[in-house]
Amino acid sequence: MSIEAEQQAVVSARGIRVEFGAVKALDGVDLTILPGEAVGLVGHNGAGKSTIVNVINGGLLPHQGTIAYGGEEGAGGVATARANGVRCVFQELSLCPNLTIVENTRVMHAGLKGFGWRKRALSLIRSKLDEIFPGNHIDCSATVGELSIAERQMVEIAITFAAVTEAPRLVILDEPTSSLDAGLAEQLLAHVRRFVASGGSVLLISHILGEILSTSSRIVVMKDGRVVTSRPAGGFSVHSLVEAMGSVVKERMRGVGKERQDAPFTIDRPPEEGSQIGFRARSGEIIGLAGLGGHGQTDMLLALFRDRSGNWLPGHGDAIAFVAGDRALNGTFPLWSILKNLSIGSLPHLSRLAAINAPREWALGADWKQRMEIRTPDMNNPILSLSGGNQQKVLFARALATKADIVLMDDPMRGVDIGTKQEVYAILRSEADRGRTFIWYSTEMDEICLCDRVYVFRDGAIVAELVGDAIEEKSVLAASFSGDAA
Ligand SMILES: Nc1ncnc2c1ncn2[C@@H]1O[C@H](COP(=O)(O)OP(=O)(O)OP(=O)(O)O)[C@@H](O)[C@H]1O
Repeated sequence: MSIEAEQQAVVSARGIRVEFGAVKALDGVDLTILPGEAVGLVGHNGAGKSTIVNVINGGLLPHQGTIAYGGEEGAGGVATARANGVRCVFQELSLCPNLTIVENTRVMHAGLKGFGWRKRALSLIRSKLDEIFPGNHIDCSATVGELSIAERQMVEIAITFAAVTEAPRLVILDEPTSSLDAGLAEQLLAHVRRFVASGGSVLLISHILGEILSTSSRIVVMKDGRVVTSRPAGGFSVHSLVEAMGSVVKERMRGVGKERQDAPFTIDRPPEEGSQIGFRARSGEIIGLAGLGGHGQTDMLLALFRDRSGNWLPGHGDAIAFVAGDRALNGTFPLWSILKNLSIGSLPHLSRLAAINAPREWALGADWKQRMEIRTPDMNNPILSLSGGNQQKVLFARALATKADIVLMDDPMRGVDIGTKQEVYAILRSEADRGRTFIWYSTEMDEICLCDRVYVFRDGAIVAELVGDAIEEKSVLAASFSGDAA
């Protein structure tokens, strides 16, 4: 890159090295972002994406290397980055749960002060939410803790794009659509394109390669703490991107879904009020819960999980595992090791006379570390030392390692890289073939299309049941919006 371009750059990171103990999280990374660029950043779980974001954002000082904003190397740190217009939407959302949306807006925008700040903060956040997500019904006087994970993500995005004193110049979005359904994700990406067209810059991190390809002008691929490729987005396809990330491109598993008519229904839940369709599942089936986000899918999973009296799940009261989607809220035990987070679901099978058999626990951890490719030098490390996607793999392993014959999954693939996802899909199918039933809420259409039976939700009720070959994107979308399967 020429010296003039470097001087114009919103940010330019050179030779960045960051180590966490024995782990080289960044091993000499160069990354420059120019005004009006939408840079897509992809890589496997643990490749170093969030770490380079933290360096650019000023939250982490590198052990080696330099960082310049607008061509000038400064002292670094969060204040310098912010003064240079760098803003970040974090993968682990960072709003204060006990404050209202308006108060959170004030926390992030120090310029909202003095008499009447609440009114100004309300008008700022209301108009930004409506600009980015037209038609949303978020109540800005609500406490953040009351919001769904999708609403929290929307609020954090709106706060980040809002301008009080100085406008953002570079917005970093670390997996911003991971909790948004397809409609909300498209609204956000359309906003990103408008922001970039008006001269702003965006660094977009996502494991959904379609949105990287449709939104980025340039794509940077990271692998094992290094940048391995940086090229204009037009030169990539999904296939070549996956290869650049070092994953094997697999055939899509579509087409394996079919009704297991040989097996009886093991779950049979009558229709809810306002719906004609009940919920049924045969043993060995993968059941998809589809529809726009927040339309009752998670409530259904929780109702099944709490059905300890066995009304709908006769004989399964104690044999249900749950994979949380909101890992920080109800998934990980943040003070525990990776191994303890994994083995907690299997303790009855690992212990005798109330003592845990340590070698068996260790073997369980080693097995799932290898099967899920959990990237860590030591399973005794704290769970929070793992990258976000690797934490999610541990939650998956926790459920699959149990003997539960029904596994409930609440959009659990958020943040998992494409190579691992393919491995997990194959594990799900082989476990289903051995008789396990999976009930899987997913916001990704590709995943819904892997299922054997799909229930589409709208306004809290099931509005369509699709089986086998009838499971197609257009039918799911038609039912999500109008209640009819096309
Ligand atoms: N606080 C920490 N302590 C120890 N190791 C860490 C810490 N933060 C990150 N790491 C390690 O640094 C490496 C890079 O992690 P990073 O979070 O940057 O990956 P990522 O590419 O963002 O992954 P993902 O797609 O899963 O979010 C990983 O091996 C991770 O385990």
